Amino acid sequence: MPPPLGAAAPAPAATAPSFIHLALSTRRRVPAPRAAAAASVPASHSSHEHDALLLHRAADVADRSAGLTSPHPNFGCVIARPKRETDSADSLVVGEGFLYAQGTPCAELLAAQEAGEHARGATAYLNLEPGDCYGDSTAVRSLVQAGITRVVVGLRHPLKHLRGKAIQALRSEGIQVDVVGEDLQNILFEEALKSCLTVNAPLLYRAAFHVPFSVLKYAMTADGKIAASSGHASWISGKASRGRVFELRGRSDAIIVGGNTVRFDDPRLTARHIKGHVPVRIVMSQSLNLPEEANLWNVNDAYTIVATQRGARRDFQKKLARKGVEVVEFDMLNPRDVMSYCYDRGYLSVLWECGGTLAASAISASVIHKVYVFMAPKIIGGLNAPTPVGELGMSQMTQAIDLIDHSYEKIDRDMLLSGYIQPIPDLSPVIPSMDEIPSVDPEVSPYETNIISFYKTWDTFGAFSNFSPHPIHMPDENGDSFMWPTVEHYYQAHKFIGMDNPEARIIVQEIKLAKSPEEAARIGRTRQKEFPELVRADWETTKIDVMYRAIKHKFSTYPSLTNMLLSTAGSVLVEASPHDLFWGGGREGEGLNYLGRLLMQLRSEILGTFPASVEVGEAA
Ligand SMILES: NC(=O)C1=CN([C@@H]2O[C@H](COP(=O)(O)OP(=O)(O)OC[C@H]3O[C@@H](n4cnc5c(N)ncnc54)[C@H](OP(=O)(O)O)[C@@H]3O)[C@@H](O)[C@H]2O)C=CC1
Ligand SMILES: Nc1c(N[C@@H]2O[C@H](COP(=O)(O)O)[C@@H](O)[C@H]2O)[nH]c(=O)[nH]c1=O
Repeated sequence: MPPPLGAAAPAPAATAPSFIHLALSTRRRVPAPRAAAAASVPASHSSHEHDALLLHRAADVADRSAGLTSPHPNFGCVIARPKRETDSADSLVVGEGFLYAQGTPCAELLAAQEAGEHARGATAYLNLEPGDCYGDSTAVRSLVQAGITRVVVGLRHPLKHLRGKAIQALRSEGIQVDVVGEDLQNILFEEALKSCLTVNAPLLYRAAFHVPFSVLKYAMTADGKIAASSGHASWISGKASRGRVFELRGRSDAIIVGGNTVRFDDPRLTARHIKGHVPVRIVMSQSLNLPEEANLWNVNDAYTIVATQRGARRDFQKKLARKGVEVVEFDMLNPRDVMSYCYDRGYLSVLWECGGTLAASAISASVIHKVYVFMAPKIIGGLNAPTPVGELGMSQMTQAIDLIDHSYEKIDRDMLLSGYIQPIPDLSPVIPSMDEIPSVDPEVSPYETNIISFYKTWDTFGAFSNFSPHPIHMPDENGDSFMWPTVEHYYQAHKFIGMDNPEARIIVQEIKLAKSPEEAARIGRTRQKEFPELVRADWETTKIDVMYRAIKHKFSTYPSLTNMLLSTAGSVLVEASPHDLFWGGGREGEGLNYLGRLLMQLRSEILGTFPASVEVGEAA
């Protein structure tokens, strides 16, 4: 049985004009075709209260997966049976679940399994409309099959090609669907809606502004310094606060620092006390005047990218590349361009742990959305001691940036102040009517005509990605049929299959058991780097065949995918990975795009215009 309905996350102690309040009052009511809704009676105050509490709980449940695997939206589902007069809110919950990662059982299925027979006639609370994309309707099916009669949705899916689909599917099954702000409009939903927005803030920013959600975090003394005049900064905040920083890192896709921070602190920037997700480390340095040896160059801890000015110290760039550090050149290194690069790379959230110079530059470029300030009860003084934010060009206090929806928390001896610089976008005012939702059709593709890009699984053509949640039955290392959760699992494992070595076999097991394609990729790539001797000798020459076998199997298993592939006939398919120059197309088209080529080859093969045995390299 799930734990009792605990106290909701503490409300902010003081609240500036709340974006949530704004959201509830400005949301547009969407006239949507309704099946069962007509039977609903006007909701009472107490039923609103219950709905709000349980929806809040769904958002809290969704938060359990934050950062475990990235990037994916956080979905939570709470199933509660109908309330009787004497029931307390605690006793209503019969099942709950959250999505661990794309490709793992969805929140709705887990909650329905936990609820069992109690789900009949019950209400399901979802913080976010399920992303029932490319024919995978497990979430909707689970609720329908469980006998759920009402669904309360906190937010519609923010991605346009998914928005409204699952809601429509549920309604067409006769289930009453109440969406907060549309069907449920009451101030009692304010806190619940806020938690739904917060738990997926990175996704909402990404969808609305095409940038990753950026958080600036710093630790300062009570006199507002982030280091002594000497530049020494370890440590300002206490152990408990630094533990919270590890948590923040674990929820982020990337951590950014500037060149000075590397020179002064030699940081590691790992989420070392948190199991699971390992963020990428990014150094922004114009001069590239960085140390030869640094903790960040140890890429076994975590992947490192150095973003620099085009042409800067090419000799040093090569040295970094030899250590496995990726160097990315920019025509004009600045926070905005680095953020669009991160967006292209599919990052949802970025943590800025830089000093005041870069922080000021990032705030001025309007890329920072939220700040976390750890304030320690210490005074260091020093006229030249660095402060958290450098020059912003403001001369009047009236120009100061107001933090909205801010909150305070005591962490041992320190105080944590957090607040938003830019409000979380609420996308509901732009909800399209049902007939505005695009179907999968290259004509409505947001991409350039004749080129269809795909990369992240949530893209319109995201099902072409090897990370898409389409399990394939194929032989394993013993020749036995095995259900590989994704093509990525199959591909990564095959780096080590066929090696007569117990350690290689252990790695294959690890990859087979990986809970998500992200995990499988992480294990495969790091083990390949750490133990090159365990990788099969013919890997470079066989990897294309391995990949082709797997994608061919995937498309033949799922007819909806084949239809989607055929619908792209005449278009060039490009895996828009900005960093994988073998499988992807690269940032500026410099990549070999082998995944795109294989898909085009498969498409031709299905259409009968391409013989099955021709070399892939000749296909594109
Ligand atoms: N207490 C805390 O939370 C923290 C404290 N610190 C402390 O702060 C001090 C360093 O602060 P600071 O000098 O501000 O360092 P930063 O390293 O954060 O930022 C400055 C550096 O960022 C690089 N950079 C790249 N692009 C830009 C851009 N567009 N705008 C600005 N900078 C850019 C440059 O590196 P390059 O010169 O290589 O070209 C520049 O020197 C250290 O003493 C460190 O210990 C640092 C982080 C957090
Ligand atoms: N000094 C200071 C912080 N400094 C930040 O942490 C980085 C060091 O991270 P790591 O090497 O992984 O431990 C450092 O470069 C800077 O970005 N952070 C804090 O929470 N509290 C502190 O007092």
